Amino acid sequence: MTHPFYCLHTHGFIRVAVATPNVRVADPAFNVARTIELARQADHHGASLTLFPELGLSSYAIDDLLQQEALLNAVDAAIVELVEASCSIHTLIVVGAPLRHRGRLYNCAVAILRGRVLTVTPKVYLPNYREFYEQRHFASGAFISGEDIKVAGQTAPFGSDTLLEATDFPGLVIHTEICEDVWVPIPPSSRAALAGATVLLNLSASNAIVGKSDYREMLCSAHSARCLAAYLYSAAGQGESTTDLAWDGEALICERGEVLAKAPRFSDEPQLTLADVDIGRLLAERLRQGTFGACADVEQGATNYRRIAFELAASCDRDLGFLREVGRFPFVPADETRLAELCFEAFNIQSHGLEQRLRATKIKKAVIGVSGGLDSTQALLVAVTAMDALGLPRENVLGFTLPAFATSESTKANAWRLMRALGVTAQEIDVTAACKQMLADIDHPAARGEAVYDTTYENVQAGARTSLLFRLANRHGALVIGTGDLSELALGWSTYGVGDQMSHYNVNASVPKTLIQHLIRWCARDARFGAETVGVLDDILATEISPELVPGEARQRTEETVGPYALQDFNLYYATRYGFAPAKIAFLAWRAWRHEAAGSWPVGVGEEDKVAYDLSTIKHWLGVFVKRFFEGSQFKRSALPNGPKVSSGGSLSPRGDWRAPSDSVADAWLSSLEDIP
Ligand SMILES: Nc1ncnc2c1ncn2[C@@H]1O[C@H](COP(=O)(O)OP(=O)(O)OC[C@H]2O[C@@H]([n+]3cccc(C(=O)O)c3)[C@H](O)[C@@H]2O)[C@@H](O)[C@H]1O
Ligand SMILES: Nc1ncnc2c1ncn2[C@@H]1O[C@H](COP(=O)(O)OP(=O)(O)OP(=O)(O)O)[C@@H](O)[C@H]1O
Ligand SMILES: NC(=O)CC[C@H](N)C(=O)O
Repeated sequence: MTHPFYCLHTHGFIRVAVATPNVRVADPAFNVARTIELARQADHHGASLTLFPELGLSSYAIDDLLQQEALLNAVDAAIVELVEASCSIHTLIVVGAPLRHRGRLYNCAVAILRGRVLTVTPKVYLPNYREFYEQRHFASGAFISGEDIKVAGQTAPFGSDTLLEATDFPGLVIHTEICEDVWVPIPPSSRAALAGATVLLNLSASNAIVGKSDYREMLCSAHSARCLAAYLYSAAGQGESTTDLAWDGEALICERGEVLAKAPRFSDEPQLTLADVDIGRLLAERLRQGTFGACADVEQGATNYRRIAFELAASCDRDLGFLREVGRFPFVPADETRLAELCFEAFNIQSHGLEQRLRATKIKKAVIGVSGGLDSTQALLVAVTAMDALGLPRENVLGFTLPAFATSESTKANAWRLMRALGVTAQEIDVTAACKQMLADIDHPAARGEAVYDTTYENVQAGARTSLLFRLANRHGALVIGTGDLSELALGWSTYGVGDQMSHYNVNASVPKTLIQHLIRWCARDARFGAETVGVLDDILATEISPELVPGEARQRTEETVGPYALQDFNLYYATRYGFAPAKIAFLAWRAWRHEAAGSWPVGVGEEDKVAYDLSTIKHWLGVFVKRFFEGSQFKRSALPNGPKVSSGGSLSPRGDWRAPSDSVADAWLSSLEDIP
């Protein structure tokens, strides 16, 4: 028995399977044997539920054979066999079968769990166009509710009004529909989702024609997005009748607009497609997106569902692993093309935000403190772009390098090179004397030469710079462009008020540190900044992140204090975007970060940065994050300057995404950390 922390179920995930067996036409005995084989395999892989295709027991394309008594009796016998076999299988099995009821034939989904038939769901929308003739054989389940059906010697709820609800897994509510049901404007699963279904199943028999697979994928994934649900789709494959059609065995597992897994199409082998669905994330989304509930209110009463309870009994007595890719950088896609698209969008959002602010204020100049570090570099690139777009000279960007006690020659040199290469107005004002004066005025020991490099000492420098930048802005009729990034805002890593927390407009406020370096790299490839800029941008990217506030031999390393930005951005994303508890965030971080060689890294991440983090390191820095974010720094965010929202995971504006009290305590989050071994 492993520690519950390592088990996917602990964190609200369930494993699901979509099976695509090889069938034989009109041969229920053969088909049920293949179904049982695949259900056992799914069970072996720890799947809690396994979905099979439409009419899988009889096979789909059998036309008038559906009216043959021998065939229908053989289907009934196959279900008896399946129910018996299910007694030694854990997974919930959902299979397709033609079933007789009150003298009519229905195209059904039969849900079977450990010897019990839980529900039988009839198909609602029977296609009767082009290659489909279902109305010739089947009655629609549209108006069937509240009924029971006899199957395999049991009486089971029958109708399009049932939901399966797990008693022992919060939020796991399952709805079933059949193929064409999802092709109509209002699929039955839409209302089921509004009634609480989080896992929507579709048993399908969808013949292959060119281009159809893309359409199916779009349908299933968009439906899962709109319903804030998981959508599982299993289409008939190998062995179906090819009288006039061909079959590709498409299998899809989608979750909230993403395809988590899909089977190879046109396979000769039976396929089992597995994925771990995040029920917790779906619940979190529904909680957040109030319009989902509002839509449920509007549609209420449309269907009065019978909720059939079942016990999932999902156990973790063996290590099930985790079948879900978790990216290391939630703000930075590993895929090169997507990353380039994201950089294009993010950079344009930043520069258009500033452009509009300059246009609206009729202010034509911008003031920036240029340190030679990442954030001010990015802000400078954005400012130059905004000036270009407004048709104003780049000289209207007033860059100031403001050295003090610990400014290194190399960063200062980079600041100068950058400003020159970009053609902005560059100046240097040494703030050492002003800082010394203030330290003396406030009777700080450092003024007497003592090596006391405390927060006051640091903030005196940040304050001197900010004070100067604001007065320069007054003098030149300019806006002070803020540089502080999203990660710093989350960690409270800035000097409040008279410090780098304040500006007139902050272009970086919604850009996390892990993204800024990619944005700079992306800009380095853009010809508009000139060839000379490329070299200096490369040097800036290679410089270790430091506030350069404390003098001495050893360079101050920001990440030694606040933690690796890679981990803190990970924590920030899952804490704010989904509101996950620290234990779940740590589980995901551990899955993402524990092996440096596993998974893919975004292009541009240096070899020396391709590191792994073990669980105790992850837990330690998550503790730092929780303390800093939930307890120590909201007052800084509550007084944030304006700045454009950039990504879905990221704005901490008190007027937008993140409204929080400045007086909160972090104990609830800290106690969740205790669930981490
Ligand atoms: N809830 C609350 N509501 C209102 N005010 C509150 C407060 N909690 C503390 N305060 C006040 O705020 C003060 C603390 O805030 P603050 O003055 O900002 O100071 P503080 O957060 O203590 O220090 C700023 C830190 O950020 C680092 N920094 C500064 C600048 C740039 C960078 C960088 O690398 O980019 C890093 C710097 O090295 C230092 O460690 C407290 O002393 C207290 O007076
Ligand atoms: N030597 C400097 N000259 C000019 N401006 C500076 C200097 N040092 C800091 N600043 C200004 O203060 C901001 C905060 O600087 P700091 O070096 O503390 O950390 P940072 O947030 O990592 O920023 P950066 O990556 O731009 O250095 C900078 O973005 C810059 O605008
Ligand atoms: N079995 C079905 O309901 C098939 C109909 C569906 N529109 C398809 O083309 O795949």
